[in-house]
Amino acid sequence: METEEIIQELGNVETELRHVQDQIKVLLERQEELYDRQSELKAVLEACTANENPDKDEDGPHSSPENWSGPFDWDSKADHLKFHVFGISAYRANQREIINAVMSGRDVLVIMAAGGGKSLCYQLPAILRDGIALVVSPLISLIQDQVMGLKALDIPASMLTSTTSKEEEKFIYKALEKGEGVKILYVTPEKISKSKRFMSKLEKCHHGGHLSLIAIDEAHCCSQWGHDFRPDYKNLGILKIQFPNVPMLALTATATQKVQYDLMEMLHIPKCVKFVSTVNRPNLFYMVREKSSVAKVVINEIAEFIRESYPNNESGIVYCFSRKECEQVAAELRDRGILADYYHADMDVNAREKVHMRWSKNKLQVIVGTVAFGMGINKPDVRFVIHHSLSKSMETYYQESGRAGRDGAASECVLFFRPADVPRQSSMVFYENSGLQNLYGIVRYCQSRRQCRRSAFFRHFSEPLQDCNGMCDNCAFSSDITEVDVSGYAKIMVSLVQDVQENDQRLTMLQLVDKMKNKHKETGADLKREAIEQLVIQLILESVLKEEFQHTAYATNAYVKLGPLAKHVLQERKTVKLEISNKQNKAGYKSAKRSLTLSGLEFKLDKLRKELSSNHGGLPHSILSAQQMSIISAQKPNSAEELEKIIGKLKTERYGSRILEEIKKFVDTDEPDDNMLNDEGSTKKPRKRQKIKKDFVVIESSEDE
Ligand SMILES: Nc1ncnc2c1ncn2[C@@H]1O[C@H](COP(=O)(O)OP(=O)(O)OP(=O)(O)O)[C@@H](O)[C@H]1O
Repeated sequence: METEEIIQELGNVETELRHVQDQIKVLLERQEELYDRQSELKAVLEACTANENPDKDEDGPHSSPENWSGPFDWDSKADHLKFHVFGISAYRANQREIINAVMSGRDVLVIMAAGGGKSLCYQLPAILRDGIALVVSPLISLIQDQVMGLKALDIPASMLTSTTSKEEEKFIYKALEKGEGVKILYVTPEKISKSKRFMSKLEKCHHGGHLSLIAIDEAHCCSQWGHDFRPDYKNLGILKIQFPNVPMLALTATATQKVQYDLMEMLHIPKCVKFVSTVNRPNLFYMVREKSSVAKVVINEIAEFIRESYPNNESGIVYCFSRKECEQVAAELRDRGILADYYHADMDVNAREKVHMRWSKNKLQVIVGTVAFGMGINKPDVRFVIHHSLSKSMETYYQESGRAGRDGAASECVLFFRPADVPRQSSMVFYENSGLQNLYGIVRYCQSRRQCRRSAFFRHFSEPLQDCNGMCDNCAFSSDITEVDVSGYAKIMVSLVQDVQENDQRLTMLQLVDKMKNKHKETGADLKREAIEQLVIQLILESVLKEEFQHTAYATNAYVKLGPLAKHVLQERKTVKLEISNKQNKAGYKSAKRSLTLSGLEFKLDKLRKELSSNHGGLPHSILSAQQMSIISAQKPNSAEELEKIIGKLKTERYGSRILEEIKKFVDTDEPDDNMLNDEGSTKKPRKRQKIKKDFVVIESSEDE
């Protein structure tokens, strides 16, 4: 064989090999997707079969075929505690069943949305059962809040963390030995994995029959597939091995099927009873806003949004990508008259704590934070969560945005999306397990201008679809979107990348956009810069292009290369479409916001009517706060306009005397629930309702002055 021939054949073989490798990559990605879907479908099928044959699969994993609603021996004691100690009149969805399963000695997996009431599920059985309950929680601040809350209810709770004094530690160790003095003990996961002394005391406690239950809060931290993996959580499996007969609860707000299987395996609770509540947060309005390439414009829009929609110092969070960006955005918001401060991991603990406290006490309207401002935020009345930059996955976005509206009142979640933010995130996450796949999930969410935002969450968490009720931008106003065939532009773009690649060069996304823009000048084509950026992302999402990463001494850079399906576009075997908005200007947004408000109000009114007709005077749980509901119900609105007026008034005259009269009327005429009877048979109002009355008195007297 001639050398030339060899070289030619080698070239051909290498080209074909590359082609095969590309195909393998596509197939592997598809295999991964299919595995995910397979496990989801298996779980759904299992749940369906369990529902159809409740007697089958008695103690099988992942389902709750038993009737956990009761009756059980402890019912009246539990009801008494619920009302007299926790001040709660009625259980929320799944709480009673979870408590009963734990009381029956079963391991339990609880998946319940933020603010759903997970704590009660282990705190109440902890008091009902003899001995001491161990609660593992990831953050000291979270633990401190919980212990403080329990002590306020006269429940003997303690914590053992790096901040615990020697004296307190001694007291706790004694309590563990004797099985008395403490009912609920909170520890960080590090205590389990690093303190032999603690583990031996716990062993003694168990040996004496005093370990009542084990609760693992934020259990998704166990799984590497979860959005917040913590290495120390990996070691918690030891607890079930050491104390197999002690019921264990694993609690989290979100876990995909994969994460659920993973954490059941890691915690050694394969036969656990699983309670999954919906991920739907009907009170949250989800919206994606086009992010300008000019930083000042973005800040102006955020500031305007806060000033216009939340002029009464209503609390909010702005999430940013980096620490530096947090500081800049906070300063810029302050310049625009908004009470904002920043929070990130570079600050010392005291400074962080100070900012958190000021915000919790409403002395600060907005916290501008990185993801470090995360778990442990218990503020119930956060009215808006704005993402200045993209989250790294659907799951993190669900968690971060979910910090809004824990009190059930209407709140907004706004994500500012710009395709150019994608490579910033991708170069951070590409080394994580499924990092890119997860990132592209949230990018798809942002890129879509038609699909209901809520349905994207349902799909992600493998939950049946529910009605959005117009509570996302795409459902409220997606009529100005047209789908455009951009296959021709896609072909030009792919050829540009191919040319560069053949010359052994590299292109960043922005360089590619510039090249495309220049090409446009030559050909007279008229795709706007924003649309070109959108096209690059679309091609990455469709595997026509792909991102590749290169490390330098200072950073990791993301480059755009040909993807497995590039040839299909070049050979015109693949159509590429873009959803293009006809109204990208501000006027468009303003009118959109108006229709958003109206559609939101129609929805609220409808929900309100339903709740009023089914609540018989009790405090309704609604997208509006209980207090707002009582005021509105007293005024009997009959149209969206009337409702709008009342809500408008609530904003301006929140503490006006007429509204106070309405609150008073509501509180005074309220009928006690049946289960509000105390031991002596007399009636007692639950704490919540008393609190409203107390607020009322305080406000009334201050108005009198
Ligand atoms: N059945 C109930 N009725 C009324 N209020 C309740 C009920 N259960 C819990 N709550 C209250 O709801 C609020 C949220 O509860 P909790 O902190 O347990 O939520 P969570 O599910 O742990 O949320 P997160 O995941 O955000 O921490 C608390 O103020 C709690 O007192």
